[in-house]
Amino acid sequence: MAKLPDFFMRKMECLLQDEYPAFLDSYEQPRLQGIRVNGLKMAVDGFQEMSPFPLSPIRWAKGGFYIPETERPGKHPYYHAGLYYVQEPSAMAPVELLDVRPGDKVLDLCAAPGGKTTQIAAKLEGKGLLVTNDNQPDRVKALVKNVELYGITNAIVLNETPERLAPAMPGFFDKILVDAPCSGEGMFRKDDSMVKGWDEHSPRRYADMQSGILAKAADMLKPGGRLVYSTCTFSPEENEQIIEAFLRERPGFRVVSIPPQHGFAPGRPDWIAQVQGGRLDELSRTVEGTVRLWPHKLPGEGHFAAVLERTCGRTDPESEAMFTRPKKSYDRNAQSDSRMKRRFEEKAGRTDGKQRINGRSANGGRPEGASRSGVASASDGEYLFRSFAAGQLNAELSGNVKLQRDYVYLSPEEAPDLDGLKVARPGWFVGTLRGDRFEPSHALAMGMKRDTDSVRSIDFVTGEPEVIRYLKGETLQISEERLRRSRPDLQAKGYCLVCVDGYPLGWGKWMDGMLKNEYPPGWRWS
Ligand SMILES: C[S@@+](CC[C@H](N)C(=O)[O-])C[C@H]1O[C@@H](n2cnc3c(N)ncnc32)[C@H](O)[C@@H]1O
Repeated sequence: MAKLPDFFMRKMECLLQDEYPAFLDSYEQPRLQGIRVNGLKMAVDGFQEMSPFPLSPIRWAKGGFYIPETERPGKHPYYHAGLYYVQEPSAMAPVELLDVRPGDKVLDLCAAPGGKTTQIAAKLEGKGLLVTNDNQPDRVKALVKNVELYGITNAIVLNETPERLAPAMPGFFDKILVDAPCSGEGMFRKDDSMVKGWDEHSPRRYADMQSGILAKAADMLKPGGRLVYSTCTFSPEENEQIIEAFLRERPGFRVVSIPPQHGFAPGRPDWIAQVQGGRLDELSRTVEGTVRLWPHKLPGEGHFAAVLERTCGRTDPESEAMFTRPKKSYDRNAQSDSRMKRRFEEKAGRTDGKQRINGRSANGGRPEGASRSGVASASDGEYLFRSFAAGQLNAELSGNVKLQRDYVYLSPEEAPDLDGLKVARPGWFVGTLRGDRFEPSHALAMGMKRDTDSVRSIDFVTGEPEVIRYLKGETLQISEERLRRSRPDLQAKGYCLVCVDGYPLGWGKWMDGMLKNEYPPGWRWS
């Protein structure tokens, strides 16, 4: 481990006093490694039965487990199947405190690379909406990859600043996570680069950024909504002080006090006074209801979390205006979506208005005006996607079909107006139009379930050499008997969901005993 900065040690000694020796000792303890089971793909007990690693539960996180530090969870086919996310144990706490329910509209404002986004998505169970955002374009790429690997189908991925997002989505979300950029002191034991990047001015620098981000996040929360602000740092300037200053400016918010549990320690409003040289009043004392996760008090790294509730929304003129913003362009999109939906349903002989896709109903003829080569219009694109879905999927898919250039997305029903925003994914990326063909995406495969959604699959078992060969991108020889088909009359040739122990890894195209590999080059096993 890199040497701890002297200034940091002196400051922690001054803050922690009697506890300081135990805190210092924790740096001699072994690092901890955690994984969290992806509830979108499987039940936690199902994973416990098939886990390749010894598991020991993390007290505060559903589906979270410690695994020995010697294990390499990123080097197992189950990782490529998105069955778990490798995550530092304390980092699993903020989302647990967010209390996400299926159907909620949730914003993860500082989301990359997406650990907490995958946790939120599992709690949504595919229902409601997840808007996940990061302001760094490079980090958004990693976020997109994780959204797709974990089979999240109801997310929109944005690359925006909170300043631009807040006026676009005022009072829109039930739950918001602000996992703020921070000086990272809580990760010093785990990550040397955090130590190297730190100096005594880091907390102050980050604090300015954090209060700006939190203020904008708050504007996007519904009355009665819940916001969790979290960091992985110890400095009071970035934690209690941010919350206290926020409460003073925004009387419509309160701290939801977190009861003592799992070895979490209360927030330290007395440290605000120490750092600022001021006195504690009633409001400052409510900051005691926030939590600190200390490496000398529980098995995990250092974290801070505050749960805030928006108690009122319409008492101040500023928020009154927010709640009456017209939604003109959203309605325009919705209208064009429903026009497209109707057109497809007419062609497919369906008039029940439901956005279901199933094999039998959607095999109508090519729509009049659809081009033979090159996709001329959004409705052609929708037709090609729906024809593919009708023939090659068993899935019931919901959402509005959106076309951006040749890319086809299913956008969640509750999607807000995204006009003018930098959008990395307006919804579930389901495939690409190639002339008059639809090519399914890897993200589509990862969001599917073998038994209910696929018409054709191949199931390998862990340890079979074909699994790694598939992940390396090789063409495989596969006999027709190994194909699972949902109907006996279904032809063998075609797209095939390639699975390990029943969980999708990606697509292959089977023909005459050969499986053409469709595993994306950028994702391959190396
Ligand atoms: C602590 S990390 C987030 C980790 C993430 N929540 C996870 O669980 O994987 C903070 C993130 O905030 C992003 N960030 C920094 N400034 C931001 C801003 N003004 N708006 C949005 N995101 C920002 C950084 O790029 C970084 O990815």
